[in-house]
Amino acid sequence: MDKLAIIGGRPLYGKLPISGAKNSALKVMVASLLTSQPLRLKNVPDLADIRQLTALLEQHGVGIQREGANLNLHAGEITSTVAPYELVRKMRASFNVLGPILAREGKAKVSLPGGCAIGARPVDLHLKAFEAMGAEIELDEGYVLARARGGLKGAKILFPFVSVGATEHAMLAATLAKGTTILNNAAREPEIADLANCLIAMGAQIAGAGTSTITIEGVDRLSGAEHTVLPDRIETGSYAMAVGVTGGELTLTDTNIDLLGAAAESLIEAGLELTALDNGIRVTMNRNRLKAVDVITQPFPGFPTDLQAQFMALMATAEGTSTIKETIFENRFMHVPELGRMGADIHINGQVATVKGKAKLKGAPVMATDLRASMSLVLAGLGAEGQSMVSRLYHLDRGFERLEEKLQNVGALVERVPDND
Ligand SMILES: CC(=O)N[C@H]1[C@@H](OP(=O)(O)OP(=O)(O)OC[C@H]2O[C@@H](n3ccc(=O)[nH]c3=O)[C@H](O)[C@@H]2O)O[C@H](CO)[C@@H](O)[C@@H]1O
Ligand SMILES: C=C(OP(=O)(O)O)C(=O)O
Repeated sequence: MDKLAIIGGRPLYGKLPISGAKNSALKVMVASLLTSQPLRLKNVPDLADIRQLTALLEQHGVGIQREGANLNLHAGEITSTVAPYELVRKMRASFNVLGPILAREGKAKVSLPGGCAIGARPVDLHLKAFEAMGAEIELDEGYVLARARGGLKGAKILFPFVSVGATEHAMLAATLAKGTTILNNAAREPEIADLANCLIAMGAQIAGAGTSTITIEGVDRLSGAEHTVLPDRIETGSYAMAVGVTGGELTLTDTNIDLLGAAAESLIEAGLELTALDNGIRVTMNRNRLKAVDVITQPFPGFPTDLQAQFMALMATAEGTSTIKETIFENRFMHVPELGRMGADIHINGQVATVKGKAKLKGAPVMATDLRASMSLVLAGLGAEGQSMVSRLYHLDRGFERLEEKLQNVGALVERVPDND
């Protein structure tokens, strides 16, 4: 297991390219299961999660070739309707093979998923949506067994609260159901519209993706298509925050400020300058000290939970006291004790973390606990005095493509070192 050595205190300057969104790429890859024709995806990041899903899809019979940032997927035939525990346990999005396989083959057996240990993360909303569409669902020995003898049928589904995964999953399955499906209280994250655009290019009939009501008119079959994955808004926000902790100026290319939603406003309030460019964002930090800003995580367009840990690292050196409320996941403050090792003054009370900003953090050995928490430690290390050593980098490698190369190119002192412990 590698570690990341970081020597903090260097301002960042230059151009930093943003990769395609992991959380969209994973779902559009799954869409390949819905058609016997080839699907060509562009701007797919090369990440551990993408490789993990590739292995799972190959196991279902999908032929997959990578050409640079493009991925060609071809599910001529589904050779297995079973998604085994070993391939599903590490990553949440792998559970989303259930809907497409069920829609195409009338049955599927999929292990309950894993993913970041940031909460209980049940899949009841996914399963209720399939039941509403006429599927019989059983749970047995850690697996979901789903069957839809006469095929799935369109249904009216009202999600009791917003779920990104359940919205995407129901939308995927509904494309091949008989009749009309209406998803109410649907998630509005940009990745939902991206998935819908890919499905529409494949011949699906979907209206309203990106709003809270999505209507899907089922079709008999879908065809192949070409689709470009949208930029990663979490990577975008994370590197914008890197400028906040180090100072300097970065031009984030191949991305778009609108993807940041409320996070853009919070960053500007904290003292960062964000300028929308044709194909990116210029991020500048000229003030001496960041300002404390309170945030509450919310579904899009609210402040994203996937940027909460990184924002906390930023607030740890801001002037004043901020509160950060996590409303999406019940266990997403695991970075707090690790930031504490670097001198951050943070207290948790239920869903709320109170962060008393300090002038400087001090480098320390720290351990990544989940994907976005890893990035918060990297950010804290970039701003801290002296050396930090971040261990358990496999969390980071799930979701940040070529992190050390991207940071080195803009002047950061970061290096991956083998861990011999
Ligand atoms: C691979 C991927 O895209 N992951 C993202 C996705 O996760 P994911 O799709 O798992 O997140 P959801 O939006 O579904 O989860 C929101 C909340 O709903 C709960 N819930 C969800 C489904 C369900 O059937 N029952 C239930 O109770 C979850 O435990 C959580 O508390 O959206 C999250 C919220 O933006 C992000 O943090 C994750 O990075
Ligand atoms: C939580 C995340 O991933 P997953 O849903 O796969 O755990 C994430 O991308 O931040």
